[in-house]
Amino acid sequence: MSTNTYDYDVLYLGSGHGTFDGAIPLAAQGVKVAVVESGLVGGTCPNRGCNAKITLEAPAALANQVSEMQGLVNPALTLNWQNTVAHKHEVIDALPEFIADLMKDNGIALIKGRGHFIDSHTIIVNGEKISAEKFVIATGMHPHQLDLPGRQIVNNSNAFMNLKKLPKRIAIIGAGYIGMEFASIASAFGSQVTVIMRANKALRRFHQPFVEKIITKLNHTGVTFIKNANINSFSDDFGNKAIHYNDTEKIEADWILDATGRIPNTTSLGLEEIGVDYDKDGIIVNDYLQTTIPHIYASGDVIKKKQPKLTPTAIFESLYLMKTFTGATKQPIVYPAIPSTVFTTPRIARVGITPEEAAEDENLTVSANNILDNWYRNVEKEAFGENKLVYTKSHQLVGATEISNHAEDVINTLLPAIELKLTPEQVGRIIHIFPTIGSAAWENL
Ligand SMILES: Cc1cc2nc3c(=O)[nH]c(=O)nc-3n(C[C@H](O)[C@H](O)[C@H](O)COP(=O)(O)OP(=O)(O)OC[C@H]3O[C@@H](n4cnc5c(N)ncnc54)[C@H](O)[C@@H]3O)c2cc1C
Ligand SMILES: NC(=O)c1ccc[n+]([C@@H]2O[C@H](COP(=O)([O-])OP(=O)(O)OC[C@H]3O[C@@H](n4cnc5c(N)ncnc54)[C@H](O)[C@@H]3O)[C@@H](O)[C@H]2O)c1
Repeated sequence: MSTNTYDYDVLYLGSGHGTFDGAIPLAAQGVKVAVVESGLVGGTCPNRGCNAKITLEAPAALANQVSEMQGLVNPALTLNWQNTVAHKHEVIDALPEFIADLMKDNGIALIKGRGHFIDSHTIIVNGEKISAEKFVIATGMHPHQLDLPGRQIVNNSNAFMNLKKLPKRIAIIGAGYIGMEFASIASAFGSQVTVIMRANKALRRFHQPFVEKIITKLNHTGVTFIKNANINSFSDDFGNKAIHYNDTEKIEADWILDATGRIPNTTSLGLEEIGVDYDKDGIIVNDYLQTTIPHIYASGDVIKKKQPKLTPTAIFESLYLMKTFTGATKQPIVYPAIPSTVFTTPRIARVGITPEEAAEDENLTVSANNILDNWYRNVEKEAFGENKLVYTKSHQLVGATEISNHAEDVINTLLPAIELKLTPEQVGRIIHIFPTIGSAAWENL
């Protein structure tokens, strides 16, 4: 692939999972690769997304488990926010250097700075022109901010995960992934949390009867949900902050989080000048992840797509591009079933066809199971445990969703049955270590 015409064979803009999982093995095969990164190496997931969030969530999950096992273990736990944030730093602070070293050790030129196209084969970084035969735009997303009077007092998810002291009263705008996960964490650590919703549905992509159970659980731990709120403005009266909504109402708080979604990083890249098309949902690509300029590709959250914008999706795309660039595949990208979890306590996880979609298709059946009936789930005295499994007429599993403390692990174990389209006979060939969540999950397939 190497060419003398350009400085690099492939140049990636951004160093998150949409880049490095594929760029490292690509460079290891002798392809001349550069990665340009304007912020922390590794991007959102390790530094201010998944890894950071799950470290803050772990004590909340443990406290929930201990409270469910009261009587067997005593007394209830108290959680320490300051130490947990410090521990988060111990867990994640070394990751940018670790990922940077992996890149450099495999021959990638890591360039710190913000990249901007000046023509379709050249970007400018820190005033220097760099050319490449191919580009991958993997610039991710940034938090959306409500553009309303007083917005300067409102914070985003990055700020939440760096709070040195947990505010007594937190108001969260939005009941999507971030709103619900952070409400669950903050409330477990002792904050009085109010979630303000634009309409009346939380976590729209998830099975609503399970979502309602999460809301009920959060209500019990002191979280208040305000539905159908049209926010007008924000105010700060000597530290007593307020969200004003529906013209006459207000909710007071010490700290306000805007969790109203994330916006693709498409501006200031020079895309209009060179003719790469995008809209508010991201960069438009074809089935080969090519943009409107065929030698410029896109990967990860910045792509406009119907698949969930998650780390496993970004990893799959960066690996697909690696195979495309080495010639290992000439096929279009075919996404597998992409699982996702909301890391509240308990969790909701899902993959494949939803019970709602199945209800519209006469060839599919839904089996609803109270999994607390399974003796193994009673070991930890789990309070919530239901799943819904979607089958074809030949009893092949095509979708699953679960609410429980271990929902993410259950859905992970079911993935091969769905993605590899296992028949009942093949399912019967698989045995699991007993007693484990895997064996409990497959018992009734
Ligand atoms: C709070 C939070 C929690 C999350 N939790 C989960 C989870 O539990 N599970 C899950 O699967 N997903 C989770 N996600 C989503 C996950 O983090 C993203 O899907 C994933 O990080 C996308 O990777 P990416 O490479 O596309 O983008 P990013 O990781 O955002 O990387 C893009 C990089 O591009 C850089 N960049 C932007 N513009 C330029 C430029 N012009 N020049 C150079 N560099 C540039 C940015 O600095 C950034 O480092 C979470 C996200 C958030 C915000
Ligand atoms: N567990 C995970 O995998 C995980 C966790 C966190 C984030 N993420 C990723 O990050 C992305 C962003 O998360 P998010 O929670 O910010 O987005 P989201 O799209 O999941 O939720 C945004 C919420 O804000 C609400 N909203 C939008 N505009 C509003 C307005 N004007 N007023 C009030 N409410 C409004 C929406 O109705 C929705 O409930 C997710 O889509 C996902 O890709 C994933």
